[in-house]
Amino acid sequence: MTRPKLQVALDILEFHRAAQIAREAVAGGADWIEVGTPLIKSEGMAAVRELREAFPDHEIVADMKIADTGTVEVEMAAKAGASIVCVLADADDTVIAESVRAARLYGVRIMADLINVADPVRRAQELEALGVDIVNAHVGIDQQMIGKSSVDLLRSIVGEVSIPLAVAGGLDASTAAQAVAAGADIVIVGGWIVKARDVEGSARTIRAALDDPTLVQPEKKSLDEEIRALLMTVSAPNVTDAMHRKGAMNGLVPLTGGVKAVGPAVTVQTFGGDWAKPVEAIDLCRPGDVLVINNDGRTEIAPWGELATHSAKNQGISGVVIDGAVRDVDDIRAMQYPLFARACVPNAGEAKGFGEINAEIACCGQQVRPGDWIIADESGVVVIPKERTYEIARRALEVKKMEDRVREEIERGSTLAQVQELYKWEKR
Ligand SMILES: O=C(CO)[C@H](O)[C@H](O)COP(=O)(O)O
Repeated sequence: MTRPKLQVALDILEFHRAAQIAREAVAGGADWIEVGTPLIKSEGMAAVRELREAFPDHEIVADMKIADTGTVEVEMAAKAGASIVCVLADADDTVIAESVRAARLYGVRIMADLINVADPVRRAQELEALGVDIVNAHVGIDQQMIGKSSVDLLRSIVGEVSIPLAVAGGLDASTAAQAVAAGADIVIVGGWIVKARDVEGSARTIRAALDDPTLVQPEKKSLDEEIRALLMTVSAPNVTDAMHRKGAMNGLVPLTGGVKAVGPAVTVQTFGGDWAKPVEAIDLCRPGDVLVINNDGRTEIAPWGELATHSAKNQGISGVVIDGAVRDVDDIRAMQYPLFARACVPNAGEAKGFGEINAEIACCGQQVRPGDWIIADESGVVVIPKERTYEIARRALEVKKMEDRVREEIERGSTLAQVQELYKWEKR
């Protein structure tokens, strides 16, 4: 078996960053350099030209995602220096055939991208018959966020065609190893390398996984465990960014400092400091839940204090969020328990038993249903709709990775405006 190729996908908007990241990825073991679709849209063929100049001996893959005018687009990529040009597998056969003809004329290869193809096995066979050189089992970034797996797609086409198989879409060291074990000839990695703080190190880790897939053992986690692990890795700001700036609660203060709560919500509606339902709800929570309480917006009387916190901590509750006031903050702070409320007051209400547990409530400007996920840290509290928690957690991780890389570039001496080319991207 020949050594699988590692293709680094430069899905970055700014050419000056892409070139540097490519150098680091190559130093870490990347063989092929992909001029990603976002880079092509942002910088055009100049990006292909400059990368060809910078890397004369590497395969340069132009991810044009050609949907029409195959000849023109293959010709322009080839003349700019690409040695492999990507077409959409879903494009009409006439487009594929024209792309293949142009590729033969200009001495480049065609990679067809199976993104969103309804019958990948049949289409892969048709593409092979049309003269395509490489088929790419690709699950797109938006599809990855809802849990679609490129390795599963690859497995479905292995053995069905005899041309080389590439795989792309959300791959990390573990899934890249699985892809090679499944039969991938080319492993395409974007975010996991190009958004890493240490691009060279990440490329090296992937390279090692491709060279010996048995080194990497896949982790088995339930969906909830995976969501929790993702949300523990990211911050509340990463999550609101991933939600297009939605989901943040207003007016809450992290009262205990330096702590974080993540988990599905158990909701409580109470009134005027009545602490019966909040305290009864503790016993209904599972470890890892977050208790979210609406005290009817009242901040002069507390339905929560130190003893309730002890009980919540014993129960394994991840944290407590209160649209209202709390008391005993000094004791709770000493317990380092994640508590978020609107105010502190010394006086409590009475245990009357009004209100409801696990009904939809409003909390600091957001609707919260039982089972919606909460992430709460020093920056504040965000509610994530339960139907989209996995997707949002994945997207938040992408936000965090991008920020990690930008931070690294600032630490190397650039400025935030320079890294992000702010003037270029101002809205006109
Ligand atoms: O073509 C792409 C997106 O359309 C990407 O280049 C490809 O998915 C690889 O990037 P990542 O590893 O971040 O998914």
